[in-house]
This record gives sequence, structure tokens and C-alpha cells, in this order.
Amino acid sequence: MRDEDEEAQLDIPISVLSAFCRSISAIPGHAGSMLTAGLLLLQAQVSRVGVSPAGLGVYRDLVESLLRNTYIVADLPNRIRKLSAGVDVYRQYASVEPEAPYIAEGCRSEPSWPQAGRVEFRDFSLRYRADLPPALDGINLSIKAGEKIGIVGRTGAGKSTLAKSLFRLVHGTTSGSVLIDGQDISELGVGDLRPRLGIIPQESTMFDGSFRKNLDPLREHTVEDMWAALIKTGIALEVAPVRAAPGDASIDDDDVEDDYRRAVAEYERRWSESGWAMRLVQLMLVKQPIKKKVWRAMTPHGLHRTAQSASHGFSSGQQQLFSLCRVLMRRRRVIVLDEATANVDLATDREMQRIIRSEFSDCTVLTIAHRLETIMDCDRIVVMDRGRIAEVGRPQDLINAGGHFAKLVRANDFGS
Ligand SMILES: Nc1ncnc2c1ncn2[C@@H]1O[C@H](COP(=O)(O)OP(=O)(O)OP(=O)(O)O)[C@@H](O)[C@H]1O
Repeated sequence: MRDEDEEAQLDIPISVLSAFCRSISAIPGHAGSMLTAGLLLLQAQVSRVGVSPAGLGVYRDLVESLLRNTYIVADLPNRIRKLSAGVDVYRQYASVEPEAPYIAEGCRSEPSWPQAGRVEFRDFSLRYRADLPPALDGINLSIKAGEKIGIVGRTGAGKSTLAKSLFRLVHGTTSGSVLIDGQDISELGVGDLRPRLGIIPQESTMFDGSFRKNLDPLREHTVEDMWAALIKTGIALEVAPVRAAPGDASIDDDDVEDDYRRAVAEYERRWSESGWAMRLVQLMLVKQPIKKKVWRAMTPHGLHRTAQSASHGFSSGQQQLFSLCRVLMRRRRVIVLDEATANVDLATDREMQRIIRSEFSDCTVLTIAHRLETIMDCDRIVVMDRGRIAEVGRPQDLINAGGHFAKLVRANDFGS
């Protein structure tokens, strides 16, 4: 039975204990549950000896605190499972062989590199593994700045390996060299190489997030650049401006905020760089349009819509057009199209080729294509066969010569 003296010892000021319990229950996550568990032990200890009526308030707070944190305890197995999945992924990544350094301190490319876009393969060979035959075998190819090259060949001939070698995207043993504007690309870090070239791969990747993030993941371009690219590729209407209510789940609020901050910063920059006369002119003439621009940036528009919700209605062809937009905005001198139009219909293929010809007329473009029509107006065709260059020449000359290319054309039932 309980002892009157023990009961008296527990009669602590109730307000102090209540405040203590409330502050503990406000602690998020495991810390809160652990403290609650500690308090429960205390409670168990207390209930062994009993409490005065005033102590009941403390118990009530303890139980409330427990209930608030119970879900965390109940969710623990789930959390542990997620955590161990994360550890597995981490282990996998940790065991991946590191690729070339991102930046090679001894050899940096100029920010404007490559300026001309000359590409040269010098006796270049590549083996994926020592026990496999070479995927590229003694490639010698000189591509002039601005030249349009079509790369064809049967499956497994080495076309993609050739294109990926420009980005140093293939792991294996190499010999010989690849030069862009005279720079041996093996001397550069991949961070000074890959972002300087443009590529449209066979399948476009759409990330979760807004169209804006999809078009410009590295935040290098303005909203105006993005709309210009969307208009050129004819998909601006798919991303058409929307008027969204605040808190609309399909709108990326971070992007809206970011655009707003950029617009304000641009306004402040222009203002601070102006002398008094220019400020006067701005106040009278320019400030209004800038204010409007800032105001527009505050209103969510189509680019802020999440691609996740939008991608349901996007065909693979439209997704390729998004890839084309990315390349249009980056404006690189060397562009690779690796079966970029393989999954689009003929009309979209023709439209993409038309845009590429007109927008990249002064760039070096390497186009890998199974559909021969895609590359028939290239300056030269490179025919690959079992890792080697079987033929190089102008399309019509190769057809007249009656060699590999002529056979491919006949097999495609395609007349020039
Ligand atoms: N990661 C890899 N590991 C080992 N061998 C590979 C790898 N990737 C490609 N290969 C081999 O290298 C050779 C060239 O492949 P590549 O993908 O460059 O050919 P391709 O001409 O682009 O073919 P396709 O038209 O089918 O895309 C093939 O024999 C292929 O099996």
C-alpha cells in the first residue's frame, strides 16, 4: 500500500511540470519520442508509488505527449527500411569506378571553347573490356568546323561509341586521340568538356519538376530564352501560359519565387548602374516596363507548371522537342544527335532537321541515324562497320560508288 510520505515527495508545482512536458512534446522526430519514452519510465516509476490529485495534470500531459509521438515510433520499421535502402544505393555508388576528374587543374579550357568546332579522331581505338573485340578500331576522321556529318552503319557498328567518345562517356581502354579545336579532350576534366558540347540523345529525359527546371536544370537561361526556344520548336503552346491560383499543386512555387527574385535583381542592377540622367529617363520611360516585368514574374505561368503532371500528355516526339530546346538555348559549336529522331514520326523528324539546319548552320553537327532520309543532306556520310570507318564521302558520291552506303540505301528501299 502507498505511503503518505512518498506521495508528498511527488507533489511538484504542476505548472512547472506541465510546461516541461509541453516543450518536450514539441521536439520533432526521434528526440521527442526518446524523451517521451524517458518520461514514461518516470511515469511508471511514479505510478508504483502513487500521486497526489495535483499530479494527475502531469500524467495527462505525459499521455498527450506520448500520443503525439506514437506515430513516429509506429513508423520506425518503415523508416529503418527506407534508410537501409539508401545505404544499399550508397554502397552501390561507392563501388562505382570513379570516372575522369571533373576538373583537371593543369589543363582548363577557355569558357568560349570550342570556338570553331573542328573535330579530329587520330588513330582512335576503344575496347570496352580486354576480352572483347575493339568497339572502335583505328578511327581516323577529320571534321571541319561547321560541317554536317551523318553517321550510319548496321547495329553494333560503333556509331554510338564514336559519339560518346567525344563526351568521354565510355569506359574502357583507349589508344590514339580525339581533338576538338586542336585540344586533346583526354587532357580535360569532364566538367570542362561535356557542358561545352550539345547532345540530343535517343530518348529525352523529363525530370520531376517544372518545365523551367526541365529546360534549364542549371539555371543558365532567362525565361525569355526559354520561350524563344519553345516558340522555335513549335511547342510553346503545349506549355502555354496558365493562370494558377496560389498553392496550385501543379505550380512550382520555388521557380515562381526565383523568377521574381531574378527580375527584381535585374531591375536593381540596371538602376544602380545608371547615372542620374539615365535614372531620370528610366523613371519616365523604362521603369514602367521593368515594373511590369517584375509583376509578370510574380504571376505563375506555363513554365512553372510541373512537367510531372504535364508529361502524361507528352509524346516521345514532344519530349525530343524539349531536348532540342535545351540544345537551342545552350548554343554549342559541336552538336551530336544520337538517333535523336528515331522515336518520332517522319513529319516531326523533318521539322527537327529543318530547325537544326537553320539554327545550327554554323555549328558542327554529327547525326547518327538509322532513317537515311535524315542524313541525306549532310555534307558527308561516315559509314561504320564493325568498329571501323568503311566509307566517307558525300551522299551522292557514295551512292554512285555502289559500296556500303549504296547497299544501305537499297536495303532501306530509299531512293536519293
Ligand atoms: N557498355 C558496353 N560494354 C561492352 N560492350 C559494349 C558496350 N556498349 C557497346 N558495346 C559493344 O560495342 C560495339 C559497338 O556498339 P555501339 O552501341 O557503339 O553500336 P551502334 O552502331 O551504335 O549500334 P546501334 O545502332 O544498335 O545503336 C557493339 O559490339 C556493342 O555490343
